Amino acid sequence: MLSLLFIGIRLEQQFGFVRIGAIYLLSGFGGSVLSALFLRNSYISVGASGALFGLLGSMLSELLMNWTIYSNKAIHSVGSVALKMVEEVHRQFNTILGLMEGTGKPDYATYVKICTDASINEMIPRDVTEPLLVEVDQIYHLACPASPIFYKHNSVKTIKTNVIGTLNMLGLAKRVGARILLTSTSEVYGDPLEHPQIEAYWGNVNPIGVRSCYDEGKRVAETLMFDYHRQHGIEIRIARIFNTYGPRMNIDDGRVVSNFIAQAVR
Ligand SMILES: O=C(O)[C@H]1O[C@H](OP(=O)(O)OP(=O)(O)OC[C@H]2O[C@@H](n3ccc(=O)[nH]c3=O)[C@H](O)[C@@H]2O)[C@H](O)[C@@H](O)[C@@H]1O
Repeated sequence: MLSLLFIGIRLEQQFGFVRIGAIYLLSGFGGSVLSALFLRNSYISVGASGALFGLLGSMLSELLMNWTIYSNKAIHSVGSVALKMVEEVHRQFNTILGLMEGTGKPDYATYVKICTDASINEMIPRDVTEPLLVEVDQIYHLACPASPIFYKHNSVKTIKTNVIGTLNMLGLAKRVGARILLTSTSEVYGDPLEHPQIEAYWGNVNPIGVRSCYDEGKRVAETLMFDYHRQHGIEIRIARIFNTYGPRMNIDDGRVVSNFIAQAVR
């Protein structure tokens, strides 16, 4: 019963109630028919093990289908910790006298720290347009250059980040049941005809202009967020960020406030 609960919830989040329900009923029915065929004498067999094995089979096939993603991630994290360990051993042999002869004492605490740091917090450099399999409680989808100079530089990549990237992050949120935040933009209002813009204003956006990869990309991203919320019950947050500026910002960022400041100081 417990395994059914754990496996069932996980598969249902990923593939939906209808598909998993159908697999459950079909494999339960198939299992019962097969066991009836092979039962000798006139025993009566009761149980849902056929249905449970059907779910286990689906889980196994999902693992096999996504094998490269699972194995790449595992190999990547194990590999990077192993490399850090080797480097630390190398460093200690070079800096602690008498280690080779057994008179010096190794710094065990650093080895332990490398292992615990890696298991607590591992940074995984990834492209958001590729599927990502991790276990998380919250997702902050901040990917996408926000400055016109940078988002226009590779406009196709910008729209991919907003559309495919947001789909992937919502798929991840759906699978693990995480809450997701999307950083959107004041540019969803385009060239607004209302000032100031309130949240209920729908905007005035050019769908084919040079800024559209960003404006329309973020609009699709917002649509996806609401569709996943309505259809899959994902808990969502959207922040429409207006012009921000602050320390360590690139002087050639290209956004209005920093442009004014840069022109004043130059
Ligand atoms: O086309 C459809 O008919 C279906 O499309 C989506 O379902 P699906 O394509 O199975 O994908 P999701 O589970 O919503 O995930 C979206 C994306 O997120 C990615 N993903 C999923 C899970 C995960 O852990 N990580 C991750 O990157 C997947 O690769 C996928 O491309 C919708 O969720 C369904 O409602 C819809 O019926």
